Amino acid sequence: MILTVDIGNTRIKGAVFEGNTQIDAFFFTKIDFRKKIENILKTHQKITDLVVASVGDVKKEPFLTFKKELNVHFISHEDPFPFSNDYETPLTLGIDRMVLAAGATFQFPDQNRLVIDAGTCVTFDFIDDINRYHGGAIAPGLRLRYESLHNFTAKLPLLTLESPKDLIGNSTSESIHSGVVNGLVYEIDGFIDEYRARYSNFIIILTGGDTDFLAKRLKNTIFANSNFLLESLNQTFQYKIKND
Ligand SMILES: Nc1ncnc2c1ncn2[C@@H]1O[C@H](COP(=O)(O)OP(=O)(O)O)[C@@H](O)[C@H]1O
Ligand SMILES: CC(C)(COP(=O)(O)O)[C@@H](O)C(=O)NCCC(=O)O
Ligand SMILES: [K+]
Repeated sequence: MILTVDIGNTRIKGAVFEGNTQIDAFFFTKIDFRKKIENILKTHQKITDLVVASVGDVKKEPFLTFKKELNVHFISHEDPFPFSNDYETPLTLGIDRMVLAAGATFQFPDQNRLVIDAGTCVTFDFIDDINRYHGGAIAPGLRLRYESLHNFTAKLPLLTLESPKDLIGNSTSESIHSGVVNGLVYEIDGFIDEYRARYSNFIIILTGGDTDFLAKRLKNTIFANSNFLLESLNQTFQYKIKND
């Protein structure tokens, strides 16, 4: 049994896998994750490996204290990945994006694939049908857009995510909701349309904390799976065991 942990810039997520089957899932905070992992290990005593992918600013040390009970692995650029990498700066490529590209390759082999991860940032990652990773885009995520409008202006309030009532916002709040939500939805659909102009055929996977909110608003057909990163992390680890 494997405990996978994904440390993003907003949240820490975890899941327990037996083979390819997910049997439990958790959210952690930076403060409580050590205690929570201890409890998970008590509940699932067959866990042998702790597999971490991190782009957040969480220290490694608290995880390493589990080395007595478990094999602890931090997925890194040195691990084997099932694609060749055309990124000009492969060492600065987010490990979460590499894991997503790996998951897309395992779950949708031999196709052009676009992975969109709507988390703190919205990342786009493109892998072609001969398993070459090209790169993509990094844009601000939904919450980041609300926070930026507030933080970099004098007059705009900090709002929480809400569905805009209309395209045309008729108040400050409605203008912000339209700008943030409609703006991101049009942006994602626009990106997809531009990819389609270059590649006639590709599948699209949408993941991240804002998956469900965004999926129903996009005009394009996508595979929506908010758990895609943790599933991909489990598969990346299994690939590592086979290929190391
Ligand atoms: N409980 C929550 N706390 C914070 N953000 C949340 C929560 N639930 C959904 N979200 C949404 O998820 C996004 C962050 O997604 P997530 O995948 O957790 O990010 P990251 O992987 O970068 O940590 C935010 O834009 C926010 O709108
Ligand atoms: C772009 C990211 C900040 C996204 O992080 P997230 O939204 O998942 O928290 C992360 O993938 C990262 O730090 N990337 C490094 C730069 C790059 O991928 O080129
Ligand atoms: K992301």
